[in-house]
Amino acid sequence: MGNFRRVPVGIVGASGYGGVQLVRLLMDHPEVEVVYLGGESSAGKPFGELYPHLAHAVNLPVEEVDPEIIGDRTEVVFLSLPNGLACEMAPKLLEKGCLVLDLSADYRFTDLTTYTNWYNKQRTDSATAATAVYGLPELYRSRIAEAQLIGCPGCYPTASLLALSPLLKQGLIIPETAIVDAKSGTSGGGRQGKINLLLAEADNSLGAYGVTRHRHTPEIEQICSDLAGHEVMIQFTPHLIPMVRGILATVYATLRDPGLVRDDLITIFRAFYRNSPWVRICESGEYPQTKWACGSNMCYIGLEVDPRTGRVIVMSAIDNLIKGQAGQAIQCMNIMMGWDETLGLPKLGFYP
Ligand SMILES: NC(=O)C1=CN([C@@H]2O[C@H](COP(=O)(O)OP(=O)(O)OC[C@H]3O[C@@H](n4cnc5c(N)ncnc54)[C@H](OP(=O)(O)O)[C@@H]3O)[C@@H](O)[C@H]2O)C=CC1
Ligand SMILES: CC(=O)N[C@@H](CCC(=O)OP(=O)(O)O)C(=O)O
Repeated sequence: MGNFRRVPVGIVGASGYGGVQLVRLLMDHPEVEVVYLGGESSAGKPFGELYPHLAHAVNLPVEEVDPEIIGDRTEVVFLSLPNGLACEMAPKLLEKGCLVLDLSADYRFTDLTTYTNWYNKQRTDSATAATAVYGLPELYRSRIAEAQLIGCPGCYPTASLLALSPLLKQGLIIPETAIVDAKSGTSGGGRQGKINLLLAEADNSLGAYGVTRHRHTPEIEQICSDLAGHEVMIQFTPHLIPMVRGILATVYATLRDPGLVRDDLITIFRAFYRNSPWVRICESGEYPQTKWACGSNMCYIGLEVDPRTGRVIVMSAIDNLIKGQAGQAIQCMNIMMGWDETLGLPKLGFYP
């Protein structure tokens, strides 16, 4: 007793959806102390004014963002900002010795030309970007443990890749036949108002968007190519669904061996994720629902084989704001710090 010291952490973009999840979860994390919250339009306000239900637990102001000051006060920094801002701040924070977890797309790509083509931003930090590790612990746990900079995955890629990885890694499917059909709640679009996310627009409606050109396509393809050992193209179609939280990704692909049955694949998926506490494989024929995952860091996976078409169908459900964003970043921090991967993360969803 007496020597225990909590690690000082900062959250930049604390007023946004990802930021408030980080605040909520990190306030209860046994090893860290939240010492800095940053924002832009909210700077200067007490955090409890933005989120009154948290005022009794969070007695911090939102401050202006100055990497020099953040670097002096913290050891771990979460950047939960719109795309294109983290790459301006991370090099300075890393220089100051911080561990940096970026929730945007800035450090997800090994090839910055791909980033520039899809995100329309030129980069001057290629040396820094080359040190970043893709923060999907179920695939890159040992590399995350050694990293100083993490590019946390997007929400759709998290759900999609957890469904596809065992199939690609074991060579069970013809990669080019893979189709990802995914649905997201409106919180996936963030808190900074967009007309299509208003209740009056999104309610009673279900539609696809970004068909053939959503920016998560190259991210999913990058990791699929890594797993398959060659360049892979994936068909990805996202949909906006009238609910607030959650993503369901349904993946279809042709099996190389049409003799495989569902139980074979369940055994393979269970073995693949045997050391992954945040993935649960449904065993007795249930198909996962987003409400099972909402509020937790869990990804639920169910699967089926269609003997008529020779296709496997994998369903993957997550909470986009937790396993798809803030929870995954905390899971990565736990690994980087050598702590138990489950520390401070919710195992059980809100519902019912
Ligand atoms: N929502 C989701 O499901 C997921 C989102 N992501 C990614 O995570 C990141 C954050 O997303 P999300 O939480 O939804 O976003 P929000 O729109 O909800 O929040 C954005 C935050 O960024 C802050 N901000 C914006 N511009 C600046 C600036 N120039 N300087 C400092 N702070 C700034 C805002 O501060 P203020 O309010 O003070 O202006 C706000 O706190 C994004 O890159 C997103 O793509 C990743 C996975 C899932
Ligand atoms: C419903 C909705 O709008 N979803 C967002 C998901 C974006 C996201 O969170 O991903 P990044 O981290 O890569 O920005 C979208 O499709 O753009």
